[in-house]
Amino acid sequence: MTDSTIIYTHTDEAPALATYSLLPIIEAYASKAGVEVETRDISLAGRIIAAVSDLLPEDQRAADALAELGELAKRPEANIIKLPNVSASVPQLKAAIAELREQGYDLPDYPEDPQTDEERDVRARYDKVKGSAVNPVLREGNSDRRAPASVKNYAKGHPHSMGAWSSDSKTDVATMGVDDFRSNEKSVTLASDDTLRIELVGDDGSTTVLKESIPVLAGEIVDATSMNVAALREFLAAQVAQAKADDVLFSVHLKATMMKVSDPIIFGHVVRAFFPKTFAEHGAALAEAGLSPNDGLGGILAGLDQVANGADIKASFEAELADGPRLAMVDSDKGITNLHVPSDVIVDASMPAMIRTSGHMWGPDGQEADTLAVIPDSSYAGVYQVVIDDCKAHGAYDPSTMGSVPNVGLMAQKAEEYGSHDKTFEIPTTGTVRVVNAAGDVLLEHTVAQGDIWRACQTKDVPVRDWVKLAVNRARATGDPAVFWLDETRAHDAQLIAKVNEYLGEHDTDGLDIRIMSPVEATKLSVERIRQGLDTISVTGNVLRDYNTDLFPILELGTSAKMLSVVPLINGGGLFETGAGGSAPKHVQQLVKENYLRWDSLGEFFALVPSLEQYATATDNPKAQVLADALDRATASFLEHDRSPGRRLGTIDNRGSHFYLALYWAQELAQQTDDAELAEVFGPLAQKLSDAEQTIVDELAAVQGQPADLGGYYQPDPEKAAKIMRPSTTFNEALASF
Ligand SMILES: NC(=O)C1=CN([C@@H]2O[C@H](COP(=O)(O)OP(=O)(O)OC[C@H]3O[C@@H](n4cnc5c(N)ncnc54)[C@H](OP(=O)(O)O)[C@@H]3O)[C@@H](O)[C@H]2O)C=CC1
Ligand SMILES: O=C(O)CCC(=O)C(=O)O
Ligand SMILES: [Mg+2]
Repeated sequence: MTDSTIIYTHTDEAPALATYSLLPIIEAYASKAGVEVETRDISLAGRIIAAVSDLLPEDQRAADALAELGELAKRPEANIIKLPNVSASVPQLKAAIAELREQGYDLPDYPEDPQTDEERDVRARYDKVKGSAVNPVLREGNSDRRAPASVKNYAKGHPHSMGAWSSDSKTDVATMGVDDFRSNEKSVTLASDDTLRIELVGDDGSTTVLKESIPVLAGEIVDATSMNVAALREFLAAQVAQAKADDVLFSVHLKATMMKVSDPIIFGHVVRAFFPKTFAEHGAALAEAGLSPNDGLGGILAGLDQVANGADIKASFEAELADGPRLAMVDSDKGITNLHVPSDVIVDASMPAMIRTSGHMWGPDGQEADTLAVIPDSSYAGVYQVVIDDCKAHGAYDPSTMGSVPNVGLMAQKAEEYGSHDKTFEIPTTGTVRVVNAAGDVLLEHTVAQGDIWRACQTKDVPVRDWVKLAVNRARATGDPAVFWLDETRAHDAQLIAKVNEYLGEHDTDGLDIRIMSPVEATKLSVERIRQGLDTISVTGNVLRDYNTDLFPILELGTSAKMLSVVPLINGGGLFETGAGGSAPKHVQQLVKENYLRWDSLGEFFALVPSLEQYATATDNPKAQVLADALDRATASFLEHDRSPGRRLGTIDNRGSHFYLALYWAQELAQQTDDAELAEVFGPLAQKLSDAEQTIVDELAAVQGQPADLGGYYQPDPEKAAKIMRPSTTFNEALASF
């Protein structure tokens, strides 16, 4: 590997499968231009193995590729293509460990209730792999996510179907508004470098240090807040009753992956609230058996066989299911509910999918229905309520005319605590949590009760300054209004607004329309402009970056897969994310069932263009630039000819779409006149692929319809996966002989 090598990440689920087909094409083409591409395994399975590598036999060990890339991301030569990866919930982590053990890896079990030092060590290592453990490490820059013009135009010309909205829809969002993270937030900006400590002073006089030492820098914003669990429980019980009274589906939308400490706890409270009698009667037995509602109903039901009166408990769950409101379903055929797995329904993707489908989710009867979408914390729930109200008032959006809401998101250096959560605690005893500096001054404090969820959060100054610059640049490049989604009545946002105002002063903003509005007002403005076909840049903090880059693309383009998602790294170099969505587990199920992969790799294509451009500049290699330019034009042809995978058997899938990209890319390289050598090399390949088009498409289509055995879910057998993902002998031979 040289300094400039392009690193293509090997991740999980659908994008990992797509990589088996796409990467050989990229490698073959890149090699002709002297472009080096290497992979690094940052999949969940790979990270688990790396985390306990020293405990494994020699031949099973693996280096920590994520740590390596984390270091690389801080260097100006970084050129990383980052595909979506699983941010694992506890059930996923356990499943991945079990699978690896079955494959012969000598891994320790996930210690449920660690007792010895050894178990505590293993648990700590596994917990580091849990949740959003990859993105915050690599995201050493802020985020620029938008629909490329070609994609937006394609969507306008080929509008995806949108479920109609009616003004009498009963769909709504329910949120707390009081006693939650938003309303309890306190925030300070540090005047100088310092070291903070978090301590809990119990009403019984005890002092527990929750976090010993947090180094902070001058200009850093530190917040703390808490969720009052008694209020949460009351709220949840009321929503269950409300959904029943209104005869709508009950659904909860959290981010148990990214908010890996707080949200599984909240999820557990939702499960308890839906089954109050069962937990009152059998809660102790379930806890005794290690069956936690935080891991979802699915895990509890699966574990009841091992519980003494398991059959009674199961009957109790069933009775309350029948008695309560209809529960929204993840898979009604298989009986998987919204409460089965904490990572099945993730708010960023689940809310827009609901809004795209008439405000409906799937009910137990397999039919769509209105739903009460419960989003307990009120920080951002209002955004969805505005969109829902707008759809009720004006009907569904029209993808053929609607404007766009691109995003400039603050995320560098784990801004706003994205994914780290080493400062979130479930409070063990009633008292006061204090954030104290080195001099002993109390900077922030909250009165808390046992079971409350308290969290602190950091936002460094350098990322904020860079984010403001990025926003101004995007506003200048597009001429569109740029709106900072910040609420002056919220503690953290008020601190951020002061900085935004200060740093805007560093730029020429003459003639630009830059505003600061609360998330609710910003949403109102953005959707009003959307209906007029106008674009509005959303400049947001980290959580809204996540939410908005699914919400608007899913409404505008039908999916967030087609987004350009660039992270200009603060120290130079680039992280090129592929699309704005996740790893699409449903797509893997479809592949296993019928050997059809509907994953769209447009995000990968879009990421590769700027990555090659950066390589060209960094290595002074004009051939890499030719490759990039040709790929850019090939992607336009790809869209024009509608070569994205269809949803169903019989159309081309991910593999067919890769063939067409290879064809168009080779044709563009053959036709270009900037580099005669490349034109000569790619001419015959373009001819060969073009001549064999029908044969290759037929060979690819021939495998559809049969089950496919990947030899593993979290770690497929590489040979099996490659075979499944590259079933066209003609295409493989064309690439091999090239
Ligand atoms: N950057 C990252 O690393 C991210 C990782 N994740 C992780 O991804 C996993 C799944 O998350 P989930 O909330 O279900 O969100 P996903 O975005 O993975 O999936 C939701 C739906 O989006 C559609 N979709 C997403 N990407 C594509 C694509 N490239 N081509 C076609 N359709 C696509 C699919 O819709 P349809 O079924 O209609 O085809 C899919 O079912 C989780 O483990 C989560 O932690 C999530 C977000 C970002
Ligand atoms: O890191 C994660 O867990 C999810 C990331 C995500 O959803 C996003 O970046 O849009
Ligand atoms: Mg997201």
